[in-house]
Amino acid sequence: MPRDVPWVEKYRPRRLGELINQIKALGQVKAWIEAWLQGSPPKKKALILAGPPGTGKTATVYAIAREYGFEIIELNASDERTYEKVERYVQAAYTLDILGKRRKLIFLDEADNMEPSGAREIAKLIDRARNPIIMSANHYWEVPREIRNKAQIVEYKRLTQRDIIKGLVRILHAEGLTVPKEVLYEIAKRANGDLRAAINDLQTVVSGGIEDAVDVLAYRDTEKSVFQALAQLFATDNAKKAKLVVLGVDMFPHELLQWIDENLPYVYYKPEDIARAYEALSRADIYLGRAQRTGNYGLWKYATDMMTAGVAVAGVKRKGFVRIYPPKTIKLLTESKAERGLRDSVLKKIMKEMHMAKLEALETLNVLKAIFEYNPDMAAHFVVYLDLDLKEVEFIVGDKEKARTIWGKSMNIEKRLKERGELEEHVRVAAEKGEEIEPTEEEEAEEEAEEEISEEELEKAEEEMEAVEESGEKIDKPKKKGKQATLFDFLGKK
Ligand SMILES: Nc1ncnc2c1ncn2[C@@H]1O[C@H](COP(=O)(O)OP(=O)(O)OP(=O)(O)O)[C@@H](O)[C@H]1O
Repeated sequence: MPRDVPWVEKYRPRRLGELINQIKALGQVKAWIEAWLQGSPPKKKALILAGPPGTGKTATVYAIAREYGFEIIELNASDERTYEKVERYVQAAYTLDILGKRRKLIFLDEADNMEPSGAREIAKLIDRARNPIIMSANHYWEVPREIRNKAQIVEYKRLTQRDIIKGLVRILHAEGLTVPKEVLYEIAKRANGDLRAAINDLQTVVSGGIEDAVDVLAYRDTEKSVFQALAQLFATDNAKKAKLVVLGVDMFPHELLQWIDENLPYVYYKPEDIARAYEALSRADIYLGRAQRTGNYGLWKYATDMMTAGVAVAGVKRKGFVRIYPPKTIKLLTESKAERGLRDSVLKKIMKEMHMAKLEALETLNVLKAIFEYNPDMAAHFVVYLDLDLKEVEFIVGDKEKARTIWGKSMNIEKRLKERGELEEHVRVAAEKGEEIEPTEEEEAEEEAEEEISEEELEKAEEEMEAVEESGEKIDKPKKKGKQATLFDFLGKK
């Protein structure tokens, strides 16, 4: 299947002047690089371009290289072997050599994902550098301190909606296309300042037909990060990066697996690669099943590693723009979104009332499911304790009839608790006034019921007595079944 070139690549700014709304940052980068070229390297020999994704950091590096005639050595800062590679280039002569080789510009992406040991080594290399080193990071404060101390920061600002529209219109002109104004505004609004995301959205909408634009964009609203994460996952061959890109996706692993499963066949084309990728996915699925059965959710990590790193390194991917599709199963289940909302609200209540982290709360939810299925009385207590509503109970037990039974029981408990609260308050006030309190009829009936000894208990006591009489020992009367001390007992003893 032929593919279009991704527009983010096709329209990557070639010159600094094409970058939208980053004038201040560009001025700083130019001054810094010119200092190198004038033979007096700046005091800080490294630069950190810091700012939100899709705002032009990488584009700046490529435009600078083109305008000033540098050869770019692009490395991923989180890669363990980056240090060796940097060392190789950092010492290379920085002026044009006799063989006419170009100057080198070292570009380290993801400086906020660097291992501490790698960071120390690279900090040492910065001191010795004879070539400019530019790094890029989304979170400046997560760049290791050793590196921050030795680098000059250049801030990239989040692009405005107007900037985004400007970028999109430029592409539409170049492609000779138009899209309705509302669609353009919608894309710009959802992009949250990320022009890369907006361009990808535009290409998705245009390639899928404008008719389904609203559907696609609606999906993006809720699943925004999964679209972006999967596009990055399918673009990399680096196992570590593949694991990192899904970290921010707010999804359970089995949901993520469905998304990857749906999109895999569009990414690989050689049968043996497809087989390898599916092999990794099925192993992930085995881990997920085992986690579910045993309650050992630590296995989720292995499952996620298999479905990301395992898939990313499975073979040769198609080049070009990858349109990410939502899994059909999720698309069909419109109520799954509502269900997810319910699950989240139940989880939040468990986390709050039981002081648990999300993972523990999830395990607890599984236990609750079993309790709600088999023990409606106990379930009713949980309903009161967690302050669940009927819809949440239905979600947990998965059956309307059962949910209503549990709900009814929980109402009774609440009623009793409320009455008891009122009664206790009444007793407290009366006790303060020194008045006698008569137990209510209900209290008396409850007490009588508890005083009654069951047939079973009687039989057991008789057996015991016979046994002891035979042995000639003195025995105590069988103990009456204990009753929890209440406020009444307490007042009675006074
Ligand atoms: N300021 C901008 N002006 C013009 N195009 C831009 C700008 N910012 C981003 N783009 C477009 O978005 C694409 C991605 O931008 P770029 O790779 O520079 O983002 P980045 O800031 O490096 O993001 P990340 O932090 O995720 O690496 C570019 O190829 C370009 O098409």
